[in-house]
Amino acid sequence: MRTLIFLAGLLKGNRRRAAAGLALAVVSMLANIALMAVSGWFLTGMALAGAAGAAYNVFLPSSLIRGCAILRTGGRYLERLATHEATFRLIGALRARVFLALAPRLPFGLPGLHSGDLAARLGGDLDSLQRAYLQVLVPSAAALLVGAAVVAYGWSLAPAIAAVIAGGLLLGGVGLPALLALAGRRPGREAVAAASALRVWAVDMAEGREELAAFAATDRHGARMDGLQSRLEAAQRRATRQDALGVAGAQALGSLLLWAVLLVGAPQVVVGALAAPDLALLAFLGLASVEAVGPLASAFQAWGALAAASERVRPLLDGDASGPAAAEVPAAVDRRAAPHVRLEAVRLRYPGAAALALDGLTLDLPPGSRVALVGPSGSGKSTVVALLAGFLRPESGALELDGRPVRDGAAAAWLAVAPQTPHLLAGSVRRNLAVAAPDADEAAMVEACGKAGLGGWLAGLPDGLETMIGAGGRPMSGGEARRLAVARALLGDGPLLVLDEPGEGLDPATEQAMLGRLLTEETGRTILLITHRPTGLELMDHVAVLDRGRVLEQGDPRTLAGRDGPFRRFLERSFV
Ligand SMILES: Nc1ncnc2c1ncn2[C@@H]1O[C@H](COP(=O)(O)OP(=O)(O)OP(=O)(O)O)[C@@H](O)[C@H]1O
Repeated sequence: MRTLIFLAGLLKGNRRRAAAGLALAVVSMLANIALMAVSGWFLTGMALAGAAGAAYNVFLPSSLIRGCAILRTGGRYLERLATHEATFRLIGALRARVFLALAPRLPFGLPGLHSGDLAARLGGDLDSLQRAYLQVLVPSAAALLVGAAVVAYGWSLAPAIAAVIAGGLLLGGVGLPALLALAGRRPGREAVAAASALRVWAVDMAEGREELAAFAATDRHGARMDGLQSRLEAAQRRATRQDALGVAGAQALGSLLLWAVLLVGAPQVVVGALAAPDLALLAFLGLASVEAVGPLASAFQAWGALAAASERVRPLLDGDASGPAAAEVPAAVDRRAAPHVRLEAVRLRYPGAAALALDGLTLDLPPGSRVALVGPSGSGKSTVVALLAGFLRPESGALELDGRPVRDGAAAAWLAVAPQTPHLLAGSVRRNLAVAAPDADEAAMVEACGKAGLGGWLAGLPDGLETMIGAGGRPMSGGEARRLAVARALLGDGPLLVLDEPGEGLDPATEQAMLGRLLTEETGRTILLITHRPTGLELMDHVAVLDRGRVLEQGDPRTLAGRDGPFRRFLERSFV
C-alpha cells in the first residue's frame, strides 16, 4: 500500500497526461475487443442468413468493423505516445527530486550508504520505478475499466454468460497474477539486491584496485563478484520463466473462456433464449477480453522489483524533510564583506552517530579576524567547517551571523573553503581553478597558485595551466591537491576563507612562508585556519584548542603560549 501511495505520488504534476494515456489505452482495448466480437457476430449472422437464403445488411457491421480497426490502430499509437511521454516526464521529475533532496545531505547525510549502492539506487532502481506507470498502473486500471465494461455489456445480453466471463477475467486478472506475484517476489527482490551488491563490489574493485593487488585479494574479490553475478542471473532467469508462464497462462485462459461461453450459451440458443450471432459475439468477447487482463501477470510480477526499488529510493527522498533546509540568506547581502560569525554553545552529532562531534562549542569569528582551530585528530575541527557549509545541523546551540541566529548553512554564502580532502575535477588545472572564479585570467590563476605554495609546481609543468589532472590526468600528491584547493579558494571572492590543513605535505619552513604570505596579503577576509600542527600559529589573532568537540582553551596565541595550559602543551607537541 505504501508503495502504491508512493507511486501514485510520483505522478503529481503529470496527472492529466497520465490520465489521457490511460483513457487511450482503454479506448484501444475496447476497440480491439469490439472488433473481434462484431466480427464473430457478423460472420455468424451472415452465414445463417446465407443458409436461410435471406437478405443481410452488410454495410452497418462492416463499417463498424472498419471503424473499430481504425480506432484500435490510432488509439494504440496515441496511447504509446501519451504513456511514454508521461513515463519520461515522471522519471525526469523523479530524478530531479531525488537529486535535489540528496544534494544538501551529501556528504554526511547518508550514513552507511556505499557510493556503489547509491549509484544502484540512482540508476537501476529509478529505472525500475519508471516502469511503474507503464507496466503496473496503466494495465491495472485499464483492466479494471475494460473488464467492467465487457461484463456489463455481456450482462445485458445473457447474464449467465457474463458471469462466466467475469469469472474468467477474475481468474486471469487476479488469481493467476497473484500467484505469479507471490512467486516473483523473491526473485524480484533478489535481483535488485544482487545488482546493487554487484555495483558496490565493482566500485570497490575499481577504486581499491591498488590495495586489493597489494594484499593479493584481487582474485578473491573477483570470485565474490562472479558469485553475485550468478545470483543475479539466476534471479533474472527465474523472473523470465515466470513471465513466460504468465503469458502462456493468459493465452490458454482465452481459449478456455471461449469454450466455456459456447458451452453455457449453446443450450440457450437451442431453446431460443439467445440468438446464435449473439452467442458468437459473446464467445469472441470472452476471448478478446483476456487481452485486457493479460498484462496484469507481468504487472503483478514486476511488483516485487518495484516494491523493492521504491523501498530503496524512498529513504533518499526522506531528505526532503529531514535534511538541512536551504540556507536562509538575507535577500540583500554584500558577499564581499564577511559577516560576524559566531557559534554559540553548538552541540552536534553526525547522522547515525552515537557520540557528539561538537559538544557545546562556542567560537567567535569577527570580520577580518585570523582564527585558528587546533587540536588532535578527531577533535571536531573539520566538523566546524561542515557546519558552516550547511552540511550538518546543530542539535542545540546556534550559528549567528551579525548577532542574528540563522538556520544552518547561511554562512555558506560567504565561504571560500579549501577542504582537507578536496575533490579534483577531471580536466585541466585551469578548469579546476575556474570553478571558483570562471572569469579569472591566467595571471590571477598563476598568482593564486604562487600564494598557495604551488608556484614551483606549476612552473615545472610543460603545459602549465592546461595540464590535465584528476581522474585520468596527472596524479597529484595529497598535499599538492590541497594547495590547489587553497589556490581555488583564494581565487573565489568569498570573504570567509577556511583553510583546512593547508600545510599538510609541506616542510615547516615552506608552510610558515605560505601561511605568512596568506595572512598578510589576504587582508579584509576573515581567515579560519584548521590545523593540528603548530606552524604559523603565532601569526593568528586568536586560537581555540579543541578536544572531543569542546574548546579547552582559547585566546591570543602569544598569551596562551606563555601559560602552562593546553595550548602550550599543544605547541610542545604533547597534545592535550
Ligand atoms: N561522516 C562522519 N560520520 C560520523 N562521525 C564522523 C564523521 N566524520 C567525522 N566524524 C567523527 O566526528 C568527530 C570529529 O571529526 P572531525 O573530522 O571534525 O575531526 P578533526 O579534528 O577534523 O580530525 P582530523 O584532524 O583528523 O581531520 C570524530 O570523532 C569523528 O570520528
